[in-house]
Amino acid sequence: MLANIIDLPAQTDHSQLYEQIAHDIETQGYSIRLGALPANIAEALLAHQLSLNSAKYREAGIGRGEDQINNRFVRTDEICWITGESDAGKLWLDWASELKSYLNRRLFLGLFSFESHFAHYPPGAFYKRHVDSFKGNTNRVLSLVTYLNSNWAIDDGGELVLYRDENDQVGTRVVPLMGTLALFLSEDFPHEVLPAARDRYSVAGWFRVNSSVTDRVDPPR
Ligand SMILES: O=C(O)CCC(=O)C(=O)O
Ligand SMILES: [Fe+2]
Repeated sequence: MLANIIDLPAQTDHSQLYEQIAHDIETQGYSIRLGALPANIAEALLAHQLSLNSAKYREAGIGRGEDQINNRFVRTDEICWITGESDAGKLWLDWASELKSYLNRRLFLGLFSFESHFAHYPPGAFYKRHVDSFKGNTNRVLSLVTYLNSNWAIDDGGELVLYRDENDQVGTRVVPLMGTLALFLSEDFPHEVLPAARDRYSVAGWFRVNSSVTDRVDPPR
């Protein structure tokens, strides 16, 4: 399996996918694209994630910086931030950075930085309904999630449920299958992760605008 990664041709022109994503966001505020992440990036991310031992993960928290609290009623996944030190992390961050530039040119979103982490949801883990960004409170503008699970069956659960607005109780379900991309405006779409029967691997990330004010720097995370 590891040997195959080297054989996957690297796809270098991503503009068609970037345009599809831009169009989706422009017309509906979100984009769900099945199996769309270039396979060489998805395979590299999965291999890297599987190589992380449990010491590299930490229990996911809620909120930012010093205010971060661990609340096991809200989410029970574990995460590991992506720094770009690994080849897989670098491939991913470069792809996301190219997407950021494309969306800025095309939709004038003013995206400034990108932060992302691997997430592992062990069997039964969940993330209750939430929004990634509260109006006026944070500078996360666009959420991006990709999934790294092959052969996911319907009754494995673990879907992302994306709700149109705070009143929507039905939502749209996204199966966490290898290479599927889900992007949505962070303030506008409540969402949740349903418990899965199997280990569920993903990468979640956020594009942010720069909220630095004259005497305060505001680095990602
Ligand atoms: O893994 C997913 O489908 C979504 C994760 C999520 O909502 C988050 O990390 O904020
Ligand atoms: Fe979220």
